[in-house]
Amino acid sequence: MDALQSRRTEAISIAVAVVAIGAGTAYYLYITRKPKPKACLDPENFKEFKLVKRTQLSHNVAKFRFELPTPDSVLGLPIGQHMSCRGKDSVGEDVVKPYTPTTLDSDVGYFELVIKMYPQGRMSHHFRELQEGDYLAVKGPKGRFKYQPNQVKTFGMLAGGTGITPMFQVARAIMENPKDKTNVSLIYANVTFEDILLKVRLSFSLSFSHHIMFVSLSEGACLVCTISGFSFCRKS
Ligand SMILES: Cc1cc2nc3c(=O)[nH]c(=O)nc-3n(C[C@H](O)[C@H](O)[C@H](O)COP(=O)(O)OP(=O)(O)OC[C@H]3O[C@@H](n4cnc5c(N)ncnc54)[C@H](O)[C@@H]3O)c2cc1C
Repeated sequence: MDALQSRRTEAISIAVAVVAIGAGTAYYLYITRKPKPKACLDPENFKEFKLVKRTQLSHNVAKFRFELPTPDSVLGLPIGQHMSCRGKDSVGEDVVKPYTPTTLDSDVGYFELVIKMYPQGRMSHHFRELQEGDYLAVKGPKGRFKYQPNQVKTFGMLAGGTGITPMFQVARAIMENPKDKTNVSLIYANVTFEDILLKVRLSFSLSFSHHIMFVSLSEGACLVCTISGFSFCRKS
């Protein structure tokens, strides 16, 4: 009788322990599992984002920071893709142009565009007029290419002027992912040294890792930037 009682007690103890461990595990998973932030972009419809900061980087280049709907929202733009921005030109007509943010989905609550404004440019006019507190209409993602980590061994990138922003987006994603072993080699052409967009961020992220950057200047010189530092050479 005692043996039967003791076996029953043992069985109940085991059942209680199993239930406790199961409940504990479920609770742990519940509190540690972060819900995936919702992407803000809509590929079918333009959505409005508020400009919260405008920083002039040179006489014709500015950085625009736009707020996302909540502080923990992400834009939801796959690496390698871009988006369409809509604005008004100098005669009030709608204009839509593609742009690539310099931020990634690791930048939560906002996204940034670095824009070069051309004197006669239609969308340039819109960005020139855009003030903090104004809204920009954006639609996306757009584009066929989607970057996957370790997709290739080495990326050979060739860019000129504002064409740097799609390269910067991919290069930044590679640098920020320790599991991504892709090498990056960038040749970036500009009219003058001052025209080089994102030069500080590019040189820091590319030169202090195993990646190499070459900046060529059409003024007759080029800047070669490697892990061992910078050096100038003559254009040949
Ligand atoms: C995938 C993609 C991503 C892009 N990302 C960015 C970005 O992040 N930042 C950015 O500033 N731009 C970017 N651009 C370029 C952008 O889409 C526009 O072409 C640019 O802003 C000029 O548009 P606009 O309407 O002001 O000029 P437009 O009205 O089209 O052009 C007016 C005149 O300005 C001059 N011009 C226009 N564009 C250029 C140019 N690129 N180089 C030299 N002269 C030019 C030409 O003389 C032209 O006749 C990107 C383009 C693509 C395809």
